[in-house]
Amino acid sequence: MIQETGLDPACSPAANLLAIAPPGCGKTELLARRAVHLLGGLQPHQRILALTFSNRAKQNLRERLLRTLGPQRFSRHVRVTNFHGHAADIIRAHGRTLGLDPATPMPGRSTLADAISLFTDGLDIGPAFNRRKAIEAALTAAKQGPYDDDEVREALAASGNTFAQQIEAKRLAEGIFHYEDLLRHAQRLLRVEEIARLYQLHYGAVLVDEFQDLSPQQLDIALASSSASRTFVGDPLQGIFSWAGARPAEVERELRNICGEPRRLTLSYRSSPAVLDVVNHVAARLDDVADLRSIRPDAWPRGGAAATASFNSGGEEAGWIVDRATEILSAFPKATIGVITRSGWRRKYVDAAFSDAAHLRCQRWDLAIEDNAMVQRLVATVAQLPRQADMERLRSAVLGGIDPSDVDTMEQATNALSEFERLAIQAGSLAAAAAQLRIVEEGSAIEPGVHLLNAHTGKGQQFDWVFVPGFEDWHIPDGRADTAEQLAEELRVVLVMVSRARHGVVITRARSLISKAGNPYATRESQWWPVIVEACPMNANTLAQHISELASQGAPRDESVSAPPQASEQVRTEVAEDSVATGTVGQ
Ligand SMILES: Nc1ncnc2c1ncn2[C@@H]1O[C@H](COP(=O)(O)OP(=O)(O)OP(=O)(O)O)[C@@H](O)[C@H]1O
Repeated sequence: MIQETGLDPACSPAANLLAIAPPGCGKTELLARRAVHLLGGLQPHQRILALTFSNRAKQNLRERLLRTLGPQRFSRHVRVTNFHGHAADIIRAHGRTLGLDPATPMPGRSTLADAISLFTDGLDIGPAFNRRKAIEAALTAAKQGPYDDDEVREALAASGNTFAQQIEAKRLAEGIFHYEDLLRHAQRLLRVEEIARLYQLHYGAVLVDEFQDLSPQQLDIALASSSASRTFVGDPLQGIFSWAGARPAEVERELRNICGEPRRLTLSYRSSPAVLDVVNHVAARLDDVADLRSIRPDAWPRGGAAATASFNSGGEEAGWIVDRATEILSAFPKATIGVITRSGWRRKYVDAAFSDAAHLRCQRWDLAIEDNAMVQRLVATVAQLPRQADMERLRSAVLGGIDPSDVDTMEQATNALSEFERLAIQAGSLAAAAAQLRIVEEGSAIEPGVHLLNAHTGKGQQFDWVFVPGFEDWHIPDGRADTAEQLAEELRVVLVMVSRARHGVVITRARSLISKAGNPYATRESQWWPVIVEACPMNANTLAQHISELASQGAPRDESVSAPPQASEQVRTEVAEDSVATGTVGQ
């Protein structure tokens, strides 16, 4: 547990701590150990607030904290939530102070998207995209501070975007919130001294993962929620959310003022030397000097794997990935394999190929109904309902069991219920549909098998093997990136994708793809393809050979890959999320 700098930063006596580390160096783990260290200094009534960005990240951090603290200390002393959930908590507990109705239904991420689509439906893709971007930009700019509705209205009028003005006027008339309103209202409420003091008394410490993804508004909320001790961990090299309002440089400057010089970690607990070579090559292109090393380089069989391969078509590429995944999983049934594309549109080939590969366990991360926790919730609820219960009954039972402040889970459940409804119509009954859902009993966030996802959803996660298809121009970098800053962010996206790998990373491209109209067109390789090829010693043939050698080494069939043991294997939790999530104060 001691990092190479000497003392474990998690045990630093400093009230405020900033830690920076490249991928896999244990930032999330550090937060868990920091929580243990901070527990001793809490007052009996106090808790630690752990803030993340997404539900997946919340699940990841929750799992680590739970494992490190144990269920009792965890449920008594820790509240893990994401920023929107925390903001919703604050509004529900104190909204009346500013004339907000706390009973207002909490919005999902798509509430605004639906409102915007009224103004973009029927337009061609390009004009629709530009109009949506302009509307979002106007609304985001108008709401990224502790502004009241009048100030938002004035800012929108000044922006000149009449669509944004109409959307905001409709929102006010309907008395609803959009996702973006939650943070500004929470920020306004925390400007009320008495309210901020309540939170600061309640939360003896705040922990924030991935500080590089913070917007100044989120930073303000985190700082106002706890004053005694603040810990921020992150990695500017993994900053890939500037389009969503993150301001890594500005936030890091402010954090250095509060926390002083950052502690730096440089040893990777996650990845093999072969994977780290690729990560270091990409980091070097970002002018980063961090030479990431494996904590146990010799423990990885054959040093891990890094390969590139080119194919004639997207279909051929996808079929080849299915074949390699099949070989890996038949030798190592517990292996986790991430197939990560930069963007959803480039996934159609692998989506189709894995749909045909019924022998493989495969999860699509953008389908709410494939989330294990959600599946468990649905199956358990169906089992409790009378046999003749209908979809409406199921919907109200499922949604009624979710903390109303947990806006992301609420939205995920709504999506999962729509997907389940389609399944139930096909299957003939709720029970028959529930019987078709697959529950994985292990508590781990990442289950054995294949996971199909996009770059941004994979943030903070890890897989034994990572395949990155689609290393072509327009997909990587994204065709819409043209400024130097946007291109640097695209390269950071590449870094995030390849650094999810533990044992092996495989990067591929197709020379031709099929257009929406069904016509084949030639692609060009990504401008970063040569960088990747230089860092990857293997090709399609030598990779296949590597996999068969690993298999024939006689590793136990139930192991994920014959690599160093990982602390993350495995947590089983008895603690229900909802029983933990009480954190409102001042009621
Ligand atoms: N001190 C440690 N001892 C043993 N294993 C560790 C330690 N720190 C981290 N690990 C393991 O290494 C892996 C990577 O750690 P972690 O996810 O915390 O890294 P990270 O810095 O948050 O990565 P990223 O920035 O890519 O999200 C995990 O499996 C974790 O359990």
